[in-house]
Amino acid sequence: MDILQAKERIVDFIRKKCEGAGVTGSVVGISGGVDSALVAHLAVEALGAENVLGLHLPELNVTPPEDVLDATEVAHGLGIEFRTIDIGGIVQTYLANMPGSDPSNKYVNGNLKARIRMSILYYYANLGSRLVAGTGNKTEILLGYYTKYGDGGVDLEPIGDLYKTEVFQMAEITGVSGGIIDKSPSAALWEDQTDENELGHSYDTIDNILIKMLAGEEAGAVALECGVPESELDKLLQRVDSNMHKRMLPPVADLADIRS
Ligand SMILES: Nc1ncnc2c1ncn2[C@@H]1O[C@H](COP(=O)(O)OP(=O)(O)OC[C@H]2O[C@@H]([n+]3cccc(C(=O)O)c3)[C@H](O)[C@@H]2O)[C@@H](O)[C@H]1O
Ligand SMILES: Nc1ncnc2c1ncn2[C@@H]1O[C@H](COP(=O)(O)OP(=O)(O)OP(=O)(O)O)[C@@H](O)[C@H]1O
Ligand SMILES: [Mg+2]
Repeated sequence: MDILQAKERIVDFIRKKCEGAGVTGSVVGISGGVDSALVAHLAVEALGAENVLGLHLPELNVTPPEDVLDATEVAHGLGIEFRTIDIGGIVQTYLANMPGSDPSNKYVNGNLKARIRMSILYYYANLGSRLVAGTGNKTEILLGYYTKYGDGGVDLEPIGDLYKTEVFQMAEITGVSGGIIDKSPSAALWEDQTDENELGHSYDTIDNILIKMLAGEEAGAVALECGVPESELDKLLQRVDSNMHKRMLPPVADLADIRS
């Protein structure tokens, strides 16, 4: 992959999608991680700093303090309009008003937080006639490693065809700070969560596996080449399969044959 050429293609994509939708602006959730930092940079190149709104949506006591600093630095470095909104009170209000909710279930509450963030991004998209720029990369999209209608609920996915390892490469040539590039990728939905712990492998290994499998290589050979047991490779492929529903529109019950 020629990363420079890919970058030009993505910048052009963002500009054209906004033009096509008749809007000048975009809103990006800036977490302090590398995916959103890269998308914010690319959106500024495409639309101009004055047309990008960055929202940092931390949850007090869960979001690492360095993420708040990093997100703020991204926005200030780019000179974009920026707001920080603590979602802690909103999460608590949801839990307090949902009978049977379980404040100790980090998985369910993590997905709720991702969907709260999505609804805030859309609030500001509606308010200012902007598109919500997603930050999903090809690795996450293939694995379904995102919350359906949470961080997956967006208007466009500029870096959706870049593997995570390519995201790092593009971030380096785009001016994303080294501190952000060097951090362990994390959804930060609960304390000490990291992507690589949850997925069970490094992104280097995962991308290597996905690239070889998509190229049609045989599973046994891929497992050997990537140094993982075949059972682990099966688990990753199982993720790809079982999350297929996230990559499609909801199925519609077909009534065509009974309509007169
Ligand atoms: N076959 C099927 N057809 C249609 N819909 C189906 C379905 N199977 C499940 N579903 C629906 O999907 C739901 C499960 O999907 P979902 O709610 O997304 O939840 P799920 O995929 O179980 O969890 C999200 C995963 O993404 C990770 N994540 C989330 C957010 C951000 C990041 C990050 O990297 O920043 C990572 C998170 O840590 C967790 O591992 C089910 O409750 C059900 O409603
Ligand atoms: N605290 C937050 N404030 C604003 N947006 C957030 C926050 N947490 C998550 N998001 C949104 O959800 C997206 C998905 O998170 P994800 O962790 O995959 O990406 P990232 O944080 O940008 O990069 P990394 O994978 O390196 O942590 C983010 O890119 C961002 O758009
Ligand atoms: Mg993150």
